[in-house]
Amino acid sequence: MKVTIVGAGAVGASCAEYVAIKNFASEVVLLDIKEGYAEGKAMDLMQTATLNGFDTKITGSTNDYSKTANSDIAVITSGIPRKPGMTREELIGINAGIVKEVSANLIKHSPEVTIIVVSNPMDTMTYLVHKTTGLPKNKIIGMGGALDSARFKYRLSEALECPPSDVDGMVIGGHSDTGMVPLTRLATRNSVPVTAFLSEDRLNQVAEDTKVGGATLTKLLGTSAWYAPGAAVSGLVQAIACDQKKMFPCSALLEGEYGLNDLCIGVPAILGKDGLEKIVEIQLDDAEKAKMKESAEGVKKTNGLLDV
Ligand SMILES: NC(=O)C1=CN([C@@H]2O[C@H](COP(=O)(O)OP(=O)(O)OC[C@H]3O[C@@H](n4cnc5c(N)ncnc54)[C@H](O)[C@@H]3O)[C@@H](O)[C@H]2O)C=CC1
Ligand SMILES: O=C([O-])CC(=O)C(=O)O
Repeated sequence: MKVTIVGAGAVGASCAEYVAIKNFASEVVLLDIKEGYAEGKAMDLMQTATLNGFDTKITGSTNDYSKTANSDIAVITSGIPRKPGMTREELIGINAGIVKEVSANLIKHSPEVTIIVVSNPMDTMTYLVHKTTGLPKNKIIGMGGALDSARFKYRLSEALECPPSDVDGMVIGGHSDTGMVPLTRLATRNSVPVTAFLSEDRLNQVAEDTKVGGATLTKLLGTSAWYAPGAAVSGLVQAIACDQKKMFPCSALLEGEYGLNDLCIGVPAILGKDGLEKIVEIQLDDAEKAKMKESAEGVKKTNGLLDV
């Protein structure tokens, strides 16, 4: 199983580290445009192999896509991150060109590849890859919801004063400060709805804190987060590589599902060897449907800025 990660920056390297530590891939190729950078990150990570007990071979490449040939899965984390005070949407001007070029280069050397898009604004970048590559729709997946759901569970565990492992929950919708739809109604602590433990006000606070999860970290760090993003991407990579049939909210191209068309947005999906194998349509209540519709309008507005 060969995994390529384009962009050896904070998120790309974190993803490579988690993939390696989970020890399911034979090979990880890190590629970056900055001379020597991916090679350096790969060497540093390889020097953790005996410490962390993995056999995955990690190599680096400065923009040489022949090194990525015959990748099964490719992750796109190349592009600029936001700075405090910015929205993800403001990154479109620079990142659209990068994502378009990177995905074309990947496919030239790995025509069967499944691409996981991470670069922001992620839903729009995922849509761009659909519009410009001609890959089948199951082979293009945007990562946002897995991360947002992890943050939701963290915020719920804080409110419940319990370990995160007691909590289950999911965030669908757009991966943006205003577009996320945390499904508080369906979240549980050990099968008991969290609504049994938390007031409506507290749950609203959890939802709001979840939606600005990325912005909160960007303000603290001066750039956007990488540990949880890297871990979330590695979860998607593993689900596909190991044919796990796990359900993650992913940015998927919708053709009528959830009453939406011609956009990529976060919905629950089953991931396995064929990539995004199935979109799961869950029953939303009227308020959730309205939030999803509003979120989709926001994503479409950003898509409108693309030159496709
Ligand atoms: N979807 C999500 O949930 C998340 C998305 N992100 C996004 O991921 C992207 C990467 O974030 P970081 O790793 O923090 O940024 P970073 O700046 O640490 O790394 C980005 C890397 O991309 C490289 N790069 C730029 N143009 C390239 C090209 N044409 N080919 C190959 N490499 C190229 C840069 O040299 C740099 O090393 C950002 O757009 C960020 O907003 C970050 C966190 C979560
Ligand atoms: O907040 C950002 O810009 C990066 C990102 O998508 C996240 O951490 O959720």
